[in-house]
Amino acid sequence: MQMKTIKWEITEETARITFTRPEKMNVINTEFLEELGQVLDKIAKKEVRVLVLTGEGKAFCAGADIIEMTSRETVRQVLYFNHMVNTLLNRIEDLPIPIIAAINGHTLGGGLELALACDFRIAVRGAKIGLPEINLGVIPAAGGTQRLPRTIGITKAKEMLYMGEPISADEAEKIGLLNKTVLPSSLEAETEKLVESLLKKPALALSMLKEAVNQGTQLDLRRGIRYEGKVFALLNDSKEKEEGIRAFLEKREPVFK
Ligand SMILES: C/C=C/C(=O)SCCNC(=O)CCNC(=O)[C@H](O)C(C)(C)COP(=O)(O)OP(=O)(O)OC[C@H]1O[C@@H](n2cnc3c(N)ncnc32)[C@H](O)[C@@H]1OP(=O)(O)O
Repeated sequence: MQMKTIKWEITEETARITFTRPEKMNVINTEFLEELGQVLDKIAKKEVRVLVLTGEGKAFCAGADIIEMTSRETVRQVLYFNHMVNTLLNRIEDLPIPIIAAINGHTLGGGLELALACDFRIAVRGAKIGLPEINLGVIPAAGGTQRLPRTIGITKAKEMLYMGEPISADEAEKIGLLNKTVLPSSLEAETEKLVESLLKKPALALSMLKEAVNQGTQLDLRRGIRYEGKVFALLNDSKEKEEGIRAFLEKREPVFK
């Protein structure tokens, strides 16, 4: 289905959202956020098990629309927009399914913050990856100062944030910001391969795993381990555990429905 800033497709088990303003580097504006939120509502109502986010053109997403940014004159207008962006990115981070950012090109500012809210990041070689906000006299405001250090460590995060210099996809993979870099011609196939692998995993256990890891980044070690234990216990009488154990004993691959 084509909307003004994105198009989306939901099949039996997967959903795919494509940002469709390549001429504007798929920048984040109010309309984009509203449409993304509408599609997340649709996905939440289905038994979708994997979501792929990708873009058309040379950029996955070049960040917040700088032109629209200049129209936000009062602190309140900025606070409202930040609330809108972060509500959406937190929804993505909390969606109880694996989300893949299939990074088709430059991923800067809010675009990288969007990708950081996803579970996997596969990028094409040649993509510029960074948080250049400091060079605009501002700082990231969609989680970049929080998720980036938690993802790659404070040392490289401060370097990326303070210098505002984009890095290459290869460098981003090296520092653990990306799962993989691929040739542009392979992005689709590599993404589908990851989707297929994830669809073979137990959906409930994957959701619980995401929940435990995400909550763990916000808890101290002991509370995180306690949280993990409770999530583990919830799976104890699941059909997925039954199948997993039975498949092991019968020396065969498990089939998680
Ligand atoms: C809380 C969050 C804050 C933020 O995210 S702040 C924004 C952070 N993002 C950036 O600073 C990235 C800015 N954009 C760029 O650096 C470059 O673009 C690219 C590297 C992405 C691509 O460069 P190239 O291939 O030379 O294309 P081009 O001529 O710069 O851009 C094509 C058209 O796209 C518009 N555009 C690009 N990025 C943005 C943006 N972030 N906000 C608004 N417009 C943008 C340009 O202006 C231009 O438009 P026209 O063709 O009309 O001249």
